[in-house]
Amino acid sequence: MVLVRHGESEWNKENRFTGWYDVQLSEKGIAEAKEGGRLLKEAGFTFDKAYTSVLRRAIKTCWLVLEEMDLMWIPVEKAWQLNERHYGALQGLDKNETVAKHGKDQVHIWRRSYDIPPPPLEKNNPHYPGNDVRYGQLLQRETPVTESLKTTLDRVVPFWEKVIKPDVTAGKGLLIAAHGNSLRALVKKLDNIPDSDITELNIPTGTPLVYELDSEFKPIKHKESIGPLSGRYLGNQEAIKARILGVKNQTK
Ligand SMILES: O=C(O)[C@H](O)COP(=O)(O)O
Repeated sequence: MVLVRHGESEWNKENRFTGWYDVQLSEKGIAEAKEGGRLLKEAGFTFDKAYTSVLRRAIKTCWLVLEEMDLMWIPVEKAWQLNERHYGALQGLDKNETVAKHGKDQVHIWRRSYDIPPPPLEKNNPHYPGNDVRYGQLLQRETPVTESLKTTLDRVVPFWEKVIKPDVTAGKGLLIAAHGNSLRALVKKLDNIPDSDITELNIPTGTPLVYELDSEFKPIKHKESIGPLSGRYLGNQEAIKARILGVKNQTK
């Protein structure tokens, strides 16, 4: 099973909180996604099915990876449950301006604490997901106006248990193209990462993260894994560490 965070988006480039806002990949993000596909192909990977969110930066990343691998024909399932964590009223704001206004510690709490959500989006905001046709199947109480990592897990984990896990059991090779925080939620579950340690985990854009699972869905630790993850990132390990640090330093 391979997880990949979408390539750099236009708002990653501008250093703005994005969440459920549906931004496009930047030129660099397109190149990162293609490079991810090339690395996977070169390492001999193939997939039977792909999962992605309903946001175009992840969908496009999924397409580009599959195109590089000549696998565009495989089934792709899109699910809102794999969306980025909803960033509430922070969506659209510049990350460093938010630090200047609220302080570094408060912004770190909003970005990385396990269970403290950012301030909620007003329901009359044009970006309230309840006004978006793609979320039409969600009940009002299920439609987020903000999410912590904990409440992101509340939708990612049931999706993993009910939908993805049966495919793993069936022996399918899976690609999951999603987002920084929905993937943090998934690996927290897979690697059983404590609430206190997940605050330090940052996932770089466009970099395939390979997980091998045993018969009980427990990840088998790879010798090149970067703690607390058991999976390994494909590519130049030093460059990957620099990219991880880059995500952390978005709110210096
Ligand atoms: O939604 C966003 O802004 C990013 O995709 C993830 O942001 P973060 O690293 O600040 O949580």
